[in-house]
Amino acid sequence: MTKNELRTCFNKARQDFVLSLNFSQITVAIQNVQSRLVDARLLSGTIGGYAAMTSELDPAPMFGIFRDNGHSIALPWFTDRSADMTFKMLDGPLERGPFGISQPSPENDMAEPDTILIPLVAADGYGNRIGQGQGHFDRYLAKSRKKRPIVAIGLAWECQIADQLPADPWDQPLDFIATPDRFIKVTS
Ligand SMILES: Nc1nc2c(c(=O)[nH]1)N(C=O)[C@@H](CNc1ccc(C(=O)N[C@@H](CCC(=O)O)C(=O)O)cc1)CN2
Ligand SMILES: Nc1ncnc2c1ncn2[C@@H]1O[C@H](COP(=O)(O)OP(=O)(O)OP(=O)(O)O)[C@@H](O)[C@H]1O
Repeated sequence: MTKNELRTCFNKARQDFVLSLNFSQITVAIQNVQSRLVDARLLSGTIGGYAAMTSELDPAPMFGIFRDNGHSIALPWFTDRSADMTFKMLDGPLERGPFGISQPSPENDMAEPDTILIPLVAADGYGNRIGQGQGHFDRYLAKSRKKRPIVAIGLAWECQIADQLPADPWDQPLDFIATPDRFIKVTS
């Protein structure tokens, strides 16, 4: 299957799975991912999160605990649809961004996260990832990994983990994947 076919397939699986859960099942699943992330002791400095859309695993309920543990939180930020993805500190109200996803206000400080929690459509045990197909995280990781160490952790429902996905030369691997059921250190 091509990446596009896989994207369609895994998007549907994720949607169907999340629609089958009730509110408390979703809450417990997110708490499990949070515990796995904290127990792994990999979170450091500023944590790059994301404002979940559709049936993505939502990291927002974890932000309070991360802050209690001394971390700052940043979110992806875009000036427009053709701009590179950057991060700004999460502080105060969010605005609607160019992709319809909430983002910090333009006045907020830029951020350079040390740990990035990455949304995904599908991922495998080798750290390959399929996302929205615009390469935002691939380009961001390629550029920032040249300047500083970054721990990239994909957040996923278990049904998003594939045996093996195709990888393109520009794909930037995840270092770890956290699901409600397990914490995966990728095989490099
Ligand atoms: N929650 C979240 N935030 C994220 C991403 C993501 O995958 N999820 N991104 C990952 O790179 C970046 C934004 N990139 C995006 C690129 C394309 C589309 C997009 O094509 N959206 C469709 C609707 C998709 C849907 O409903 O499933 C659209 O606008 O028509 C969205 C985000 C940064 N922030
Ligand atoms: N470092 C890079 N420099 C230039 N273009 C890039 C780079 N990384 C990715 N791209 C481009 O971005 C697109 C990424 O497509 P791909 O299907 O791999 O995205 P994805 O990983 O699913 O998406 P995303 O990271 O937005 O969630 C490709 O068209 C590719 O050419």
